[in-house]
Amino acid sequence: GLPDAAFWWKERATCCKVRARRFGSQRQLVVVEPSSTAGVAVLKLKNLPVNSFSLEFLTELIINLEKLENDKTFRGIIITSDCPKAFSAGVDLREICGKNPAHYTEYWKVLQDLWLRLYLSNLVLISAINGPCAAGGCLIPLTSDYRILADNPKCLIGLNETRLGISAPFWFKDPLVNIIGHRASEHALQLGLLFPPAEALQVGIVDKVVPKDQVQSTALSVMTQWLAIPDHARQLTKNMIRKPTADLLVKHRDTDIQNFVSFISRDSIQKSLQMYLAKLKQNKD
Ligand SMILES: CCC/C=C/C(=O)SCCNC(=O)CCNC(=O)[C@H](O)C(C)(C)COP(=O)([O-])OP(=O)([O-])OC[C@H]1O[C@@H](n2cnc3c(N)ncnc32)[C@H](O)[C@@H]1OP(=O)([O-])[O-]
Repeated sequence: GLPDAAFWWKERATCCKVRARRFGSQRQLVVVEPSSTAGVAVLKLKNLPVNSFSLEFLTELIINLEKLENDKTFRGIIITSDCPKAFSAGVDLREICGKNPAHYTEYWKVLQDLWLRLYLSNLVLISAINGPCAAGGCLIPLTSDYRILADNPKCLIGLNETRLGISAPFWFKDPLVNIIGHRASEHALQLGLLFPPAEALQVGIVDKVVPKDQVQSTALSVMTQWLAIPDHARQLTKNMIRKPTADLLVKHRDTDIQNFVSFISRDSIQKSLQMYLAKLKQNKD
Protein backbone atom coordinates (compact mmCIF):
# COMPACT_ATOMS: atom_id res chain seq x y z
CA GLY A 1 0.00 0.00 0.00
CA LEU A 2 0.89 3.65 0.07
CA PRO A 3 3.43 4.79 2.63
CA ASP A 4 1.85 6.66 5.57
CA ALA A 5 2.71 10.18 4.46
CA ALA A 6 1.42 9.67 0.91
CA PHE A 7 -1.81 8.15 2.17
CA TRP A 8 -2.29 10.96 4.59
CA TRP A 9 -1.72 13.57 1.87
CA LYS A 10 -4.29 12.02 -0.38
CA GLU A 11 -6.88 12.10 2.37
CA ARG A 12 -6.08 15.67 3.39
CA ALA A 13 -6.10 16.92 -0.22
CA THR A 14 -9.63 15.55 -0.58
CA CYS A 15 -10.68 17.34 2.62
CA CYS A 16 -9.33 20.61 1.23
CA LYS A 17 -11.25 20.28 -2.02
CA VAL A 18 -14.47 19.56 -0.13
CA ARG A 19 -13.88 22.60 2.07
CA ALA A 20 -13.12 24.81 -0.94
CA ARG A 21 -16.46 23.87 -2.45
CA ARG A 22 -18.12 24.85 0.81
CA PHE A 23 -16.62 28.36 0.64
CA GLY A 24 -17.46 28.71 -3.05
CA SER A 25 -15.62 32.05 -3.03
CA GLN A 26 -15.59 34.41 -5.99
CA ARG A 27 -12.53 36.22 -4.64
CA GLN A 28 -9.15 34.91 -5.60
CA LEU A 29 -7.06 34.91 -2.44
CA VAL A 30 -3.99 33.31 -4.02
CA VAL A 31 -2.66 34.22 -7.46
CA VAL A 32 -0.16 31.96 -9.24
CA GLU A 33 1.80 33.31 -12.20
CA PRO A 34 4.69 31.93 -14.21
CA SER A 35 7.88 33.99 -13.76
CA SER A 36 10.36 35.11 -16.41
CA THR A 37 12.51 32.11 -15.42
CA ALA A 38 11.45 28.74 -16.80
CA GLY A 39 10.19 26.31 -14.14
CA VAL A 40 9.61 29.04 -11.55
CA ALA A 41 6.14 30.10 -10.36
CA VAL A 42 5.36 33.24 -8.39
CA LEU A 43 2.66 32.67 -5.78
CA LYS A 44 1.08 35.89 -4.55
CA LEU A 45 -0.83 36.02 -1.28
CA LYS A 46 -3.84 38.25 -1.74
CA ASN A 47 -6.12 38.06 1.25
CA LEU A 48 -6.64 41.79 1.80
CA PRO A 49 -5.86 43.73 3.89
CA VAL A 50 -3.03 41.84 5.69
CA ASN A 51 -3.02 38.19 4.50
CA SER A 52 -4.23 36.94 7.85
CA PHE A 53 -4.82 33.19 7.79
CA SER A 54 -8.56 32.70 7.50
CA LEU A 55 -9.69 29.11 7.01
CA GLU A 56 -10.72 29.96 3.46
CA PHE A 57 -7.35 31.52 2.64
CA LEU A 58 -5.42 28.56 4.11
CA THR A 59 -7.54 26.17 2.07
CA GLU A 60 -6.94 28.04 -1.17
CA LEU A 61 -3.23 28.27 -0.42
CA ILE A 62 -2.90 24.53 0.17
CA ILE A 63 -4.81 23.69 -3.02
CA ASN A 64 -2.56 25.97 -5.09
CA LEU A 65 0.61 24.56 -3.52
CA GLU A 66 -0.64 21.04 -4.15
CA LYS A 67 -1.23 21.84 -7.84
CA LEU A 68 2.27 23.27 -8.23
CA GLU A 69 3.81 20.32 -6.40
CA ASN A 70 2.16 17.92 -8.84
CA ASP A 71 2.89 19.95 -11.97
CA LYS A 72 6.11 18.67 -13.49
CA THR A 73 6.78 21.98 -15.26
CA PHE A 74 7.64 23.69 -11.96
CA ARG A 75 10.81 23.27 -9.92
CA GLY A 76 10.57 26.30 -7.65
CA ILE A 77 8.11 28.80 -6.15
CA ILE A 78 8.66 32.37 -5.05
CA ILE A 79 6.09 33.23 -2.39
CA THR A 80 5.28 36.91 -1.95
CA SER A 81 2.48 39.24 -0.91
CA ASP A 82 0.10 41.17 -3.10
CA CYS A 83 -1.21 43.16 -0.10
CA PRO A 84 0.48 46.55 0.34
CA LYS A 85 0.13 46.43 4.16
CA ALA A 86 1.76 43.10 5.01
CA PHE A 87 3.42 39.89 3.95
CA SER A 88 1.20 38.19 6.54
CA ALA A 89 -0.32 39.12 9.91
CA GLY A 90 -0.48 35.42 10.84
CA VAL A 91 -3.43 33.56 12.27
CA ASP A 92 -6.69 35.40 11.68
CA LEU A 93 -7.70 36.13 15.25
CA ARG A 94 -11.37 35.90 14.29
CA GLU A 95 -10.81 32.16 13.60
CA ILE A 96 -9.53 31.47 17.09
CA CYS A 97 -11.80 33.85 19.03
CA GLY A 98 -15.38 33.19 20.06
CA LYS A 99 -15.79 29.98 18.01
CA ASN A 100 -16.43 26.40 19.18
CA PRO A 101 -14.02 23.46 19.75
CA ALA A 102 -15.03 21.79 16.46
CA HIS A 103 -14.03 24.95 14.60
CA TYR A 104 -10.71 25.24 16.46
CA THR A 105 -10.01 21.58 15.66
CA GLU A 106 -10.63 22.04 11.95
CA TYR A 107 -8.62 25.26 11.86
CA TRP A 108 -5.57 23.82 13.58
CA LYS A 109 -5.59 20.73 11.37
CA VAL A 110 -5.53 22.91 8.26
CA LEU A 111 -2.71 25.04 9.65
CA GLN A 112 -0.74 21.83 10.28
CA ASP A 113 -1.53 20.76 6.70
CA LEU A 114 -0.07 23.98 5.34
CA TRP A 115 3.08 23.56 7.42
CA LEU A 116 3.61 19.98 6.25
CA ARG A 117 2.89 20.86 2.62
CA LEU A 118 5.52 23.60 2.73
CA TYR A 119 8.12 22.00 4.98
CA LEU A 120 8.24 18.77 2.99
CA SER A 121 7.89 20.34 -0.45
CA ASN A 122 10.11 18.92 -3.17
CA LEU A 123 10.19 22.31 -4.85
CA VAL A 124 12.62 25.11 -4.02
CA LEU A 125 10.66 27.61 -1.94
CA ILE A 126 11.86 31.19 -1.62
CA SER A 127 10.01 33.73 0.52
CA ALA A 128 10.10 37.24 -0.91
CA ILE A 129 8.99 39.06 2.24
CA ASN A 130 7.81 42.47 1.07
CA GLY A 131 5.92 43.54 4.19
CA PRO A 132 5.52 42.93 7.92
CA CYS A 133 5.49 39.24 8.88
CA ALA A 134 4.14 38.35 12.32
CA ALA A 135 3.65 35.16 14.32
CA GLY A 136 1.85 32.55 12.19
CA GLY A 137 2.82 34.61 9.12
CA CYS A 138 6.36 33.35 9.70
CA LEU A 139 5.15 29.82 8.97
CA ILE A 140 5.79 30.47 5.27
CA PRO A 141 9.33 31.91 5.55
CA LEU A 142 10.36 29.39 8.23
CA THR A 143 9.39 26.47 6.01
CA SER A 144 11.01 28.01 2.91
CA ASP A 145 14.52 27.21 1.71
CA TYR A 146 15.57 30.87 1.54
CA ARG A 147 14.22 34.17 2.91
CA ILE A 148 14.62 37.67 1.46
CA LEU A 149 13.30 40.65 3.42
CA ALA A 150 12.53 44.17 2.18
CA ASP A 151 14.71 46.83 3.82
CA ASN A 152 11.97 48.96 5.32
CA PRO A 153 11.53 49.79 9.03
CA LYS A 154 7.89 48.65 8.81
CA CYS A 155 8.98 45.18 7.69
CA LEU A 156 9.21 43.59 11.12
CA ILE A 157 9.50 39.81 11.27
CA GLY A 158 9.21 37.41 14.17
CA LEU A 159 7.21 35.07 16.34
CA ASN A 160 5.46 37.53 18.66
CA GLU A 161 2.89 35.04 20.03
CA THR A 162 3.81 35.57 23.69
CA ARG A 163 2.79 39.22 23.33
CA LEU A 164 -0.75 37.98 22.68
CA GLY A 165 -0.62 35.75 25.76
CA ILE A 166 -0.26 32.59 23.69
CA SER A 167 2.60 30.27 22.83
CA ALA A 168 3.91 29.32 19.40
CA PRO A 169 3.45 25.58 18.73
CA PHE A 170 6.53 23.32 18.76
CA TRP A 171 6.41 23.06 14.94
CA PHE A 172 7.01 26.83 14.69
CA LYS A 173 9.71 26.68 17.36
CA ASP A 174 11.65 23.77 15.83
CA PRO A 175 12.33 25.33 12.40
CA LEU A 176 13.27 28.58 14.14
CA VAL A 177 15.80 26.71 16.32
CA ASN A 178 17.11 24.96 13.19
CA ILE A 179 17.54 28.33 11.48
CA ILE A 180 18.81 30.71 14.19
CA GLY A 181 19.99 28.35 16.95
CA HIS A 182 18.86 27.53 20.46
CA ARG A 183 19.88 30.60 22.45
CA ALA A 184 18.63 33.12 19.89
CA SER A 185 15.31 31.24 19.67
CA GLU A 186 14.95 31.11 23.45
CA HIS A 187 15.38 34.87 23.51
CA ALA A 188 13.23 35.70 20.48
CA LEU A 189 10.36 33.37 21.42
CA GLN A 190 10.04 34.23 25.09
CA LEU A 191 10.11 37.97 24.46
CA GLY A 192 7.99 37.67 21.29
CA LEU A 193 10.55 39.75 19.40
CA LEU A 194 9.71 41.33 16.05
CA PHE A 195 13.00 42.10 14.29
CA PRO A 196 13.56 45.08 11.99
CA PRO A 197 15.49 44.17 8.82
CA ALA A 198 19.10 44.73 9.98
CA GLU A 199 18.51 42.75 13.19
CA ALA A 200 16.59 40.06 11.33
CA LEU A 201 19.61 39.57 9.10
CA GLN A 202 22.03 39.60 12.01
CA VAL A 203 20.12 36.96 13.98
CA GLY A 204 19.68 34.91 10.79
CA ILE A 205 15.88 34.70 10.61
CA VAL A 206 16.29 36.01 7.04
CA ASP A 207 19.13 35.32 4.62
CA LYS A 208 19.19 38.59 2.74
CA VAL A 209 17.87 42.15 3.10
CA VAL A 210 17.46 44.25 -0.04
CA PRO A 211 15.57 47.43 -1.02
CA LYS A 212 11.88 46.70 -1.45
CA ASP A 213 11.93 47.18 -5.21
CA GLN A 214 14.67 44.54 -5.53
CA VAL A 215 13.04 41.79 -3.47
CA GLN A 216 11.50 40.09 -6.50
CA SER A 217 14.55 40.26 -8.77
CA THR A 218 16.81 39.04 -5.94
CA ALA A 219 14.45 36.12 -5.33
CA LEU A 220 14.72 35.17 -9.00
CA SER A 221 18.52 35.32 -9.06
CA VAL A 222 18.78 33.28 -5.83
CA MET A 223 16.34 30.78 -7.34
CA THR A 224 18.62 30.38 -10.36
CA GLN A 225 21.48 29.35 -8.05
CA TRP A 226 19.31 26.75 -6.32
CA LEU A 227 18.02 25.37 -9.62
CA ALA A 228 21.58 24.84 -10.84
CA ILE A 229 21.66 21.79 -8.53
CA PRO A 230 20.06 18.60 -9.88
CA ASP A 231 16.61 18.21 -8.32
CA HIS A 232 17.01 14.62 -7.13
CA ALA A 233 20.18 15.35 -5.15
CA ARG A 234 18.77 18.52 -3.65
CA GLN A 235 15.45 16.86 -2.76
CA LEU A 236 17.11 13.88 -1.06
CA THR A 237 19.29 16.25 0.93
CA LYS A 238 16.38 18.50 1.89
CA ASN A 239 14.37 15.52 3.02
CA MET A 240 17.28 14.10 5.02
CA ILE A 241 17.74 17.37 6.85
CA ARG A 242 14.05 18.09 7.47
CA LYS A 243 12.58 14.66 8.15
CA PRO A 244 13.37 14.44 11.88
CA THR A 245 11.65 17.79 12.49
CA ALA A 246 8.67 16.95 10.25
CA ASP A 247 8.22 13.50 11.83
CA LEU A 248 7.59 15.11 15.20
CA LEU A 249 4.47 16.79 13.86
CA VAL A 250 3.38 13.82 11.72
CA LYS A 251 3.54 11.58 14.80
CA HIS A 252 1.99 13.98 17.28
CA ARG A 253 -0.68 15.71 15.21
CA ASP A 254 -3.66 14.59 17.26
CA THR A 255 -2.16 15.42 20.64
CA ASP A 256 -1.07 18.79 19.28
CA ILE A 257 -4.64 19.50 18.14
CA GLN A 258 -6.08 18.48 21.52
CA ASN A 259 -3.57 20.70 23.32
CA PHE A 260 -4.35 23.64 21.10
CA VAL A 261 -8.12 23.30 21.40
CA SER A 262 -8.12 23.03 25.17
CA PHE A 263 -5.65 25.92 25.49
CA ILE A 264 -7.45 28.28 23.13
CA SER A 265 -10.86 27.50 24.66
CA ARG A 266 -9.83 28.82 28.09
CA ASP A 267 -11.68 31.97 29.16
CA SER A 268 -8.47 33.75 30.12
CA ILE A 269 -6.91 33.10 26.70
CA GLN A 270 -10.05 34.16 24.87
CA LYS A 271 -10.07 37.38 26.88
CA SER A 272 -6.48 38.22 26.10
CA LEU A 273 -6.97 37.54 22.36
CA GLN A 274 -10.04 39.78 22.32
CA MET A 275 -8.08 42.53 24.01
CA TYR A 276 -5.29 42.22 21.44
CA LEU A 277 -7.76 42.38 18.56
CA ALA A 278 -9.44 45.46 20.08
CA LYS A 279 -6.01 47.09 20.49
CA LEU A 280 -5.18 46.36 16.82
CA LYS A 281 -8.37 48.08 15.75
CA GLN A 282 -7.59 51.14 17.94
CA ASN A 283 -4.02 51.50 16.71
CA LYS A 284 -5.05 51.99 13.10
CA ASP A 285 -2.98 54.51 11.12
C1 LIG B 1 -2.22 30.29 17.91
C2 LIG B 1 -0.70 30.25 17.98
C3 LIG B 1 0.06 30.41 16.73
C4 LIG B 1 -0.17 31.56 15.88
C5 LIG B 1 -0.50 32.81 16.30
C6 LIG B 1 -0.72 33.99 15.45
O1 LIG B 1 -0.37 34.09 14.29
S1 LIG B 1 -1.57 35.24 16.22
C7 LIG B 1 -1.58 36.64 15.13
C8 LIG B 1 -0.48 37.57 15.51
N1 LIG B 1 -0.41 38.66 14.55
C9 LIG B 1 0.01 39.87 14.88
O2 LIG B 1 0.37 40.17 16.00
C10 LIG B 1 0.00 40.88 13.76
C11 LIG B 1 -1.08 41.86 14.00
N2 LIG B 1 -1.18 42.86 12.96
C12 LIG B 1 -0.36 43.92 12.84
O3 LIG B 1 0.58 44.09 13.60
C13 LIG B 1 -0.71 44.94 11.78
O4 LIG B 1 -2.00 44.70 11.32
C14 LIG B 1 0.26 44.93 10.55
C15 LIG B 1 1.63 45.41 10.99
C16 LIG B 1 0.35 43.54 9.91
C17 LIG B 1 -0.31 45.92 9.48
O5 LIG B 1 -0.53 47.18 10.08
P1 LIG B 1 -1.40 48.31 9.35
O6 LIG B 1 -1.40 49.50 10.27
O7 LIG B 1 -0.94 48.50 7.96
O8 LIG B 1 -2.87 47.67 9.27
P2 LIG B 1 -3.93 47.47 10.46
O9 LIG B 1 -3.23 47.13 11.74
O10 LIG B 1 -4.86 48.64 10.47
O11 LIG B 1 -4.70 46.16 9.97
C18 LIG B 1 -5.69 46.17 8.97
C19 LIG B 1 -6.90 45.38 9.44
O12 LIG B 1 -6.53 44.01 9.63
C20 LIG B 1 -6.88 43.60 10.94
N3 LIG B 1 -5.90 42.59 11.39
C21 LIG B 1 -4.56 42.70 11.43
N4 LIG B 1 -3.99 41.56 11.86
C22 LIG B 1 -5.00 40.69 12.08
C23 LIG B 1 -5.05 39.34 12.52
N5 LIG B 1 -3.96 38.63 12.81
N6 LIG B 1 -6.25 38.76 12.62
C24 LIG B 1 -7.38 39.44 12.33
N7 LIG B 1 -7.38 40.72 11.92
C25 LIG B 1 -6.21 41.34 11.79
C26 LIG B 1 -6.84 44.88 11.76
O13 LIG B 1 -7.57 44.74 12.95
C27 LIG B 1 -7.47 45.84 10.79
O14 LIG B 1 -8.88 45.59 10.75
P3 LIG B 1 -9.99 46.76 10.65
O15 LIG B 1 -9.81 47.57 11.89
O16 LIG B 1 -9.63 47.50 9.39
O17 LIG B 1 -11.29 46.02 10.58
